[in-house]
Amino acid sequence: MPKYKVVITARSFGESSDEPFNILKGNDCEVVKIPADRPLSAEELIPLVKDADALIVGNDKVTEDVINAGKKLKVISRYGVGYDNVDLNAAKKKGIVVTNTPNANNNSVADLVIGLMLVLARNLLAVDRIVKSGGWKRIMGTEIYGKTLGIIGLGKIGKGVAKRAKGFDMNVLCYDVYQDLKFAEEYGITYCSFEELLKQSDIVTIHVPLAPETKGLIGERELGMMKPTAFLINTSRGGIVDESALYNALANKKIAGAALDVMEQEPPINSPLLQLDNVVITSHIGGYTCEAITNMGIVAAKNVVLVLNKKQGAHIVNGE
Ligand SMILES: NC(=O)C1=CN([C@@H]2O[C@H](COP(=O)(O)OP(=O)(O)OC[C@H]3O[C@@H](n4cnc5c(N)ncnc54)[C@H](O)[C@@H]3O)[C@@H](O)[C@H]2O)C=CC1
Ligand SMILES: O=C(O)C(=O)COP(=O)(O)O
Repeated sequence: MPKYKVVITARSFGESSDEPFNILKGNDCEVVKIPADRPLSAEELIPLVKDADALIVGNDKVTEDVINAGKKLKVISRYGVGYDNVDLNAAKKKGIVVTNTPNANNNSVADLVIGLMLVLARNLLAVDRIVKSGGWKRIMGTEIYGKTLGIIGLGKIGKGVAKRAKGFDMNVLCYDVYQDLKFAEEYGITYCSFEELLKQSDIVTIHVPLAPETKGLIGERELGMMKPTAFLINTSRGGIVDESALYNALANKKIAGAALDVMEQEPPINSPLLQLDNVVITSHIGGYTCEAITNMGIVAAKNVVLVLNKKQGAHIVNGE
């Protein structure tokens, strides 16, 4: 009889490799994978955590009620980077460790951002629709080569985007509360103020976590500072961009277009943004590549094993 029970609600855990499961099973863990097709609500999670020693979650809502229901819970392992869906303080109060998987999906998201830049600049989705409906009309695009890219949040994903953008000889500006001057010098990147970045960039891409300080970071005022020819890309979290302000800016051509991989509500049922032609929306696929989900699974499983065995090395996000 295994010593620990690990409940997994992260949808894609183990989809691309058995290794994450093998790590758990080889370390005295019984593994229960919940067959979810979307992130679970707190009500759905509560009965699942009751006798679990560890929980491996995707974007499921891990509220204080869920945490209090987990009488044996020792670790909440976030399968992914952002942990805005987990009540860190409630976990800390109960002595439950929360971990995440930094460095596991940054390349996937950075790749997607470059793809979205090209989709926007060359109107790729609109042209595809024209051709498939029997047309052969061309829509004039713009080059991204040599343009100014503004990166909000130069962390692991922001740095990946910066490195790729240098391959297009882009002028890269960035804004972050913490400055990595060595990286900026090595890659020829310029730190500037938030306002300067918005005013000067041809493309603005967001890579900060969702937190009280970043909620609504891009609203009417900020969109009003951007060039009418500029594009906005958000692969970080819904809620960082005020969606009604974005709708107004796009509908009134205050900016040229936007690409969103994340939304305030996922799926964005009834969002007016769905009606606009100058916005591209993807279904939170930033970290959904074969490589990233293997990495995320391995790191999330190792985090569980390390915490359960009281060993050092887990990526703890609710420590001191
Ligand atoms: N679309 C998707 O599937 C994915 C989305 N994400 C999102 O991307 C975010 C960033 O991921 P990483 O780059 O790996 O994280 P990271 O922690 O390496 O980078 C975040 C950066 O944001 C900066 N920052 C934090 N608060 C700030 C503020 N108020 N103003 C300016 N800068 C601030 C930090 O100093 C840091 O440099 C995650 O928090 C997550 O929400 C991450 C992976 C996949
Ligand atoms: O790593 C993140 O924060 C992500 O958003 C991707 O992972 P997820 O789809 O949230 O499990």
